[in-house]
Amino acid sequence: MVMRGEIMDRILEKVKERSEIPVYDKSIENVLSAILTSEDFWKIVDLSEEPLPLVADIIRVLEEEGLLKIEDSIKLTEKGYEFVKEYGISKKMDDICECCEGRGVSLKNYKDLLEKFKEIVKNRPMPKHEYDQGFVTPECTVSRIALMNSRGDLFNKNVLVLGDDDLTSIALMLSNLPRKIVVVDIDERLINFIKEVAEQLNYKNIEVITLDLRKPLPEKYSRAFDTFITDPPETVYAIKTFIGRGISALKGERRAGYFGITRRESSLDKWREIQRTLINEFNVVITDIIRNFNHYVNWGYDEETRAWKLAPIKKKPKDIWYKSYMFRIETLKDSKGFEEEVDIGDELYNDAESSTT
Ligand SMILES: NCCCCN(CCCN)CCCN
Repeated sequence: MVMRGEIMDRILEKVKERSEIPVYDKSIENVLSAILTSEDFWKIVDLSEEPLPLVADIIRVLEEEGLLKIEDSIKLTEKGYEFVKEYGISKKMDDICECCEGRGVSLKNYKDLLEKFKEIVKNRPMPKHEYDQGFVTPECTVSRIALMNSRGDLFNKNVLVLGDDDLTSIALMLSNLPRKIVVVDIDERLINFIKEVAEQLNYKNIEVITLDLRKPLPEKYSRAFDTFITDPPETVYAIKTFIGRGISALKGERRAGYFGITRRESSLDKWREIQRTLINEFNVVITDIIRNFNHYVNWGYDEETRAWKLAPIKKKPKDIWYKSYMFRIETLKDSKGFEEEVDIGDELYNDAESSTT
């Protein structure tokens, strides 16, 4: 009887020496379960739902322990198969609904919007590493409209988009649902692109402004919106500045906010911190957390990222591997946002768990 507990303990010890990200036996199980399903590093990260840097460290330790080998793919050895059998780990089964891709919204009433959106964004600005950009698929952007509309958060509402490389504001214009749209982004290319589209669509009820969210929003946007949507980097600072600004822009009680949080760049320990900030500091309630709602098109600057340095095999991802969960929050009595200026540099984008920023 292989002393499976002993091997697991040794693996955990070695990973703890390497990584500052919290690691649990479940983390090791998740990675092994993913390897039983895929030999591709990016797919293993996707299936494991552990932060990328931790997955890379776990794979290195499993290789040192002789449980897997890394050649042009990542494969378990005889010893590895023995261990997963002893330990009782099965292959990862991720049965996502073919119809809605797991989002829970149908696009049947948004087909026309989706086609128009795809046409308009054909020559969109490409993702810029400098701003941690990475846009979601058109199906996802339009699913956001269906989701927000289903919650009564769009029709005749003032909608704020904080950062918009996803071009959610364009889908909002095409939907003709909001009363008014305000889009802020740091990237002039996006600002100009969205302005041009508003011109083409002869859409009047939109304001598009360049802003760095490290600074508070202009006074005129304080408590002026019914709904905000943002897709922030996932450092504690970014959560405060992007989501905190959004909440401070909401008119009052029972207004909604939407944002994406990944498992790629946030451990569950960080998830707990984020949820503490939402509940205890911002005093809002979380109404929805939809797993892998947001699918990000591969952004093209892979080789410049920490993820690339950590990847055991230097092969660019083929399929979509980077996804985030969609959070929806609502304000209640005594909810409050974040209005201070933050004087930080790239700590807005980088922490121990981030790797694609
Ligand atoms: N660095 C490439 C992936 C960035 C994803 N983050 C920005 C997305 C903007 N659409 C968001 C991660 C989820 N909060």
